[in-house]
Amino acid sequence: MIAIIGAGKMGEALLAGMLNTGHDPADVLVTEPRADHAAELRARYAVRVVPAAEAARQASTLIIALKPQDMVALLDDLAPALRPDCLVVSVAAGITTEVLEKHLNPDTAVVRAMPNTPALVGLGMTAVAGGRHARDEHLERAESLLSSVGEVVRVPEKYMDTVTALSGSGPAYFYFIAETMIEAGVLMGMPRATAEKLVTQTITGAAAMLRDSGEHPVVLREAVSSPGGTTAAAVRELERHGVRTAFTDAIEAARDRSRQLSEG
Ligand SMILES: NC(=O)C1=CN([C@@H]2O[C@H](COP(=O)(O)OP(=O)(O)OC[C@H]3O[C@@H](n4cnc5c(N)ncnc54)[C@H](OP(=O)(O)O)[C@@H]3O)[C@@H](O)[C@H]2O)C=CC1
Ligand SMILES: O=C(O)[C@@H]1CCC=N1
Repeated sequence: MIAIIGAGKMGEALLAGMLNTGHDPADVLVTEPRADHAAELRARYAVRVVPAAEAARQASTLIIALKPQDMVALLDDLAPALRPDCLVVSVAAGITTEVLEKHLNPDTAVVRAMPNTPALVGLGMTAVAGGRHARDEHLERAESLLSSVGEVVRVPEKYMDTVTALSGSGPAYFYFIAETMIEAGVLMGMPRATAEKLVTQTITGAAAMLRDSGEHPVVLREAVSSPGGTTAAAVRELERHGVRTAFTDAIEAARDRSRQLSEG
């Protein structure tokens, strides 16, 4: 039995992605304290919504998707009810396996995972790192579960804050670019629906080429930049405004915020 505690944006994306890719709703328990959202989850996914202690008693794999700030209180509550063989998978940004282990029973196998919301459409990217008691079989169980909603990589835990900054928060950066490009089209007088269509398909096509061509992004960008043309003029403006530095600083800020979250 798999249980998901916290069906907010990320927990629900994982739930929906897992069910879309063939998990049986009868094998999934969800914990959601808000009655209206619990009713929505039952209606939308045909899953059982149960209290956290009940989920802990039944689950062999427990996925926790609460805000980092709420994690410690929940772990303290859950620990007495957990099955001894339960694997705990936390997707909370910044919360280290050391903190997870400290608030669970001695010897509990924990895996720290950082997924992203494209899990909802089966195109997620998740990195996982095991705690002190996570054996290969535990990491494989977590990887197998999360690979149902996209790609999974195993990384040393020291990279998890950078993972969070790159792929965890990453979808938001692309939505930010999309939003900015759409507004630019509207500013220039284009109907909003046309601008949305052009930008959405361009991002989708560019992403597919980056994934499928095996080429470095610089090579792909050079192929778009005709000599003396429009793209070179645009990229010069991006460089003049320090967009590269802004992105690097933004990603560093996300990494640093992830580190801070483990400090409570
Ligand atoms: N959003 C993202 O793209 C990603 C998020 N994450 C991580 O996922 C976690 C959740 O983030 P996100 O989904 O964005 O946040 P949300 O606020 O959308 O989700 C948190 C959920 O937890 C529920 N909750 C709070 N307390 C309890 C409890 N005691 N028992 C059960 N459920 C509870 C909340 O319910 P209610 O609303 O009723 O309070 C809410 O549905 C965070 O730790 C974040 O770092 C990781 C990767 C990507
Ligand atoms: O913004 C956040 O803190 C979470 C973690 C990664 C994506 N969303």
